[in-house]
Amino acid sequence: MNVEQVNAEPVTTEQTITGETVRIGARTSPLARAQADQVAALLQARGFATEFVGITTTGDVDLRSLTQIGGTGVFVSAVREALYERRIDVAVHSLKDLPTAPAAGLEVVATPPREDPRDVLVGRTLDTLRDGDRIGTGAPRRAIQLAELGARLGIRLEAVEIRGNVDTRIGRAAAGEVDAVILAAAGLRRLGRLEAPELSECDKCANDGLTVVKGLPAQILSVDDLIPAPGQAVLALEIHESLSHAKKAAMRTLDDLAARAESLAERAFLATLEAGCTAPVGARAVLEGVHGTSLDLTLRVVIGRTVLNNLSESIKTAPPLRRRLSGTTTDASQFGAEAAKAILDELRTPQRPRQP
Ligand SMILES: NCc1[nH]cc(CCC(=O)O)c1CC(=O)O
Repeated sequence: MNVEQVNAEPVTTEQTITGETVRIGARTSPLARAQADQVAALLQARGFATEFVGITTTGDVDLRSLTQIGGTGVFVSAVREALYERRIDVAVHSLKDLPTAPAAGLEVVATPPREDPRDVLVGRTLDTLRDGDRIGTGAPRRAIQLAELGARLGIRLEAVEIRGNVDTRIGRAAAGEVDAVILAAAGLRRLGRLEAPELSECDKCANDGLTVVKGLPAQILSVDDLIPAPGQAVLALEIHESLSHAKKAAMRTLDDLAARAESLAERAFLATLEAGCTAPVGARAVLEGVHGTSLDLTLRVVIGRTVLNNLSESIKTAPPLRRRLSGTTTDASQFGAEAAKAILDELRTPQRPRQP
């Protein structure tokens, strides 16, 4: 792995009375930098000075398809290398790009409040999509749901593989190389590219979500139209176990119960399917209520058939599987894992013909 550390513009805020500066590591892409800056602001509000340490990864310089260069893991491992070498105190990751397998000696100490988890169609709206439109996305999860969306609209939509940072992808649609692209609302909001009502307002206004992104018509898609990736819109603050107690404690105060419970359920679901972050799997959990240690959770999922191919010959050609599950649990991970097991059991059991 080709890892180069860049200390181009170390931004060090005024030292606090504790004299403790938290070194925040992230990739140098505009989005990763914006995410790191948001965490820096949260830590500064708690009296810590912060310093940004930018890390470039093979994935940033090699623009071949992500599947060709080893998946999203290429981004994560370079940042983790900096944690292992103690060059940084905390790594800020997009949780959806973090493999579900734990890394030795490292711990996700906090998941701050979740951003908007939805995906956005940029360049077209649901009303202006046309037969044969080419939609840029590198994610199999988005591709399988685009096909379903097209089928519902009675048109054929072609998913076209694209890569690059958020502005590069918007540029592909602006230049007409593709008719539209799909991007996460969270990334667009963090970069200040999305002017649209927040989720809570928009949930109520059915069929809304119409917006504009860098002058292009755009529409925020409902979670039911396009189920997001497990952990989408959640930041993961990862540390090495050797970090000082004071810094660990400071970092833990940034944790948000809903972001943690929801993402634990979604990621346990993904892990139990033995699928990775580039698998055609969508999962969106919502923490509906909290009673003492009990959590009311709803989980909406979509699973592409390639994930399930080994289970039965007959399901190979079926459309993606969609389910909505809800329940009460004291363990969000267990909830997600059991949801996946229930679906796998259902598929393994030969279906009896339904009674009329
Ligand atoms: N796959 C890349 C990626 N990883 C995290 C985000 C931002 C959304 C998030 O915070 O989950 C994006 C961009 C995108 O999907 O449009």
